[in-house]
Amino acid sequence: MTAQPLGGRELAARIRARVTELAGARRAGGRAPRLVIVTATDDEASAWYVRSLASAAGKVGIDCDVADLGPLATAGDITARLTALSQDDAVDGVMLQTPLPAGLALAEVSGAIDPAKDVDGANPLSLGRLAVGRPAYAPATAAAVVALLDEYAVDLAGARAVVVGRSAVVGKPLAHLLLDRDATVTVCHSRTRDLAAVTSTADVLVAAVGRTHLITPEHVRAGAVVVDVGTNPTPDGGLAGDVDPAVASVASALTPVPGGVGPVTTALLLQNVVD
Ligand SMILES: Nc1nc(=O)c2c([nH]1)NC[C@@H]1CN(c3ccc(C(=O)N[C@@H](CCC(=O)O)C(=O)O)cc3)C=[N+]21
Repeated sequence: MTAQPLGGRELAARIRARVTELAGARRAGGRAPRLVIVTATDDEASAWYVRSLASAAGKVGIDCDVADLGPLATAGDITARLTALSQDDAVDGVMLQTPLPAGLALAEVSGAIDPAKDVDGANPLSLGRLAVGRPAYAPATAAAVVALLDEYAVDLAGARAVVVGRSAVVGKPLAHLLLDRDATVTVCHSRTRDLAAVTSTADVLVAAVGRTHLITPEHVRAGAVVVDVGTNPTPDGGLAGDVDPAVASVASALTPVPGGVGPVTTALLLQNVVD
């Protein structure tokens, strides 16, 4: 078997086309939507995403500023900036990049983002609302996984979904989104005993850990649908997923990296800004 590739570029282009229309209407009505990205890290993957988001925002007619506070920023520096942006009427969306400076957890500072502007669902209130089925912005990466599964009509109701990774940005919110779609959800992490035994039960397996090629064919049940959220920089300047490409010989469908979840993530983040 060779897995069907679940590409995300077409879906992303369709989302961006809709966002371009909405942003144009807002611009004509007075002011273009504005996104501000706050970053406090030297991390390469994060810097790449910031550049790519800023450029994608420009193309759909969203004004985008980057506030780089540097890797030495304190919790106080970050919350002060997030609070000011939340109060600024000229700002529609506020996003705080991860990773944060060493020792700082996203949830310690993201409470300073007004939930109405929390376009990447980082405020603990947003995650809590998501958990109980109240309206909230979901983190774009988690929402992209579900959007991609929907794009390819993967049936989630009653399916066994296994998420590897428990971050506040992907694993935890994704578990709630999948539960909301009536999947039976298991979340694995670095302390999970016999990871392969658990992941092998999955109809839908999502890898969101940030470790290159952690998921190998031994982790995957024949015919499973596998979603690769990993975007790990390789020494040669490329990008590697969390899923070993050999998994394509076992899975029925597999999202590529690049060209899978990534482009949909960017598009949905921009959609949240115009929303
Ligand atoms: N609060 C927060 N939310 C995030 O969502 C978040 C973050 N922090 N920190 C950094 C990571 C990284 N990230 C990526 C998103 C899209 C691509 C993407 O579109 N990649 C292209 C790669 C194109 C290429 O380089 O060839 C693709 O997959 O096709 C990559 C990486 C989101 N992140």
